[in-house]
Amino acid sequence: MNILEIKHLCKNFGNHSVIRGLDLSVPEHSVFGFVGQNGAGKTTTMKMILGLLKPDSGDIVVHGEKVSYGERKSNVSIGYLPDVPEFYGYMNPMEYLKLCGEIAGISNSKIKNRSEELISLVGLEKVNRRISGFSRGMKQRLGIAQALFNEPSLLICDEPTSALDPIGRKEILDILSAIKGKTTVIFSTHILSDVERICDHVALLHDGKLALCGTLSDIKKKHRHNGFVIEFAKADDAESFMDCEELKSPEITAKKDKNTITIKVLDIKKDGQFLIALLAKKKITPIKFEIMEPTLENLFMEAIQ
Ligand SMILES: Nc1ncnc2c1ncn2[C@@H]1O[C@H](COP(=O)(O)OP(=O)(O)OP(=O)(O)O)[C@@H](O)[C@H]1O
Repeated sequence: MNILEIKHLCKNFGNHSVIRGLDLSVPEHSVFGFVGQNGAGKTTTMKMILGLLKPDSGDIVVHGEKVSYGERKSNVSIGYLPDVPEFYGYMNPMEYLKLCGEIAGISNSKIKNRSEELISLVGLEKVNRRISGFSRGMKQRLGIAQALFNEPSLLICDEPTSALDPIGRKEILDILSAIKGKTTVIFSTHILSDVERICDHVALLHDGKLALCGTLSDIKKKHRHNGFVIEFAKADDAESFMDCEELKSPEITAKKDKNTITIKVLDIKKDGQFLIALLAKKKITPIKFEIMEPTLENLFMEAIQ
């Protein structure tokens, strides 16, 4: 089942057309990476999903509920972490979550249980100081706890890791991975390695539409180049293999970089067998022989060119 369905969404700011017929489906319990260049319209899309910005046309349905601008009905199932979450700095994390629970009309006993559970999930249980003294990473973690307070079925995070160091990023990514059994997670980011680390689905927003969308593994499989990466223990072995007359064929393009040779071929099966047989014939044993995997970065560069 899809927790979010967007159909033919359009949004202009004056005569600047930002979203131009966006179609997007997000399956339940996925960790969905929403990627795009600066100004691609990621935040604009997220605000329309939240009903905080009015689309010019198109439909958005969250958990079966049609989103209407300014209405709260579809938001009860969404938790939102903005790119720069704001807090009352004089409060400590438990006081802040208590305030959030009270505003949401939750009973005191439930507020206490839920706060303790969430503070522990985001690793702030031993922190009893004011939020004003928090690092950016700690604020993001508290922001996630707040966004999860109402047990949303969809959590939307706007660039949750962008301003963080590698340790802070890892902490946030670990939390987002840990909750995926209970909550679908959509997060926007520029950091493609974060997408590769925790996302099972990814969408690339470009020119107001999706330039690429699907499961990470399907996208990589579909765009896999016909080629091999062969790594040798010694540069001499790479050199000898590169010099083989048999490689000088119009069907094969070989490139050497230190101990590694990348070889593009026409027929992955036939040419793969040929290369393995050639290695055996030359009595050269590689330490790695694998099909070339495209990186997300390469795929995205290709898609937006
Ligand atoms: N309220 C607004 N009025 C006019 N233009 C706007 C408004 N909000 C956003 N824009 C423009 O719409 C475009 C998309 O902005 P948006 O913030 O959605 O992009 P983004 O993909 O989230 O970018 P970034 O990764 O830099 O945060 C930008 O050109 C931005 O200047």
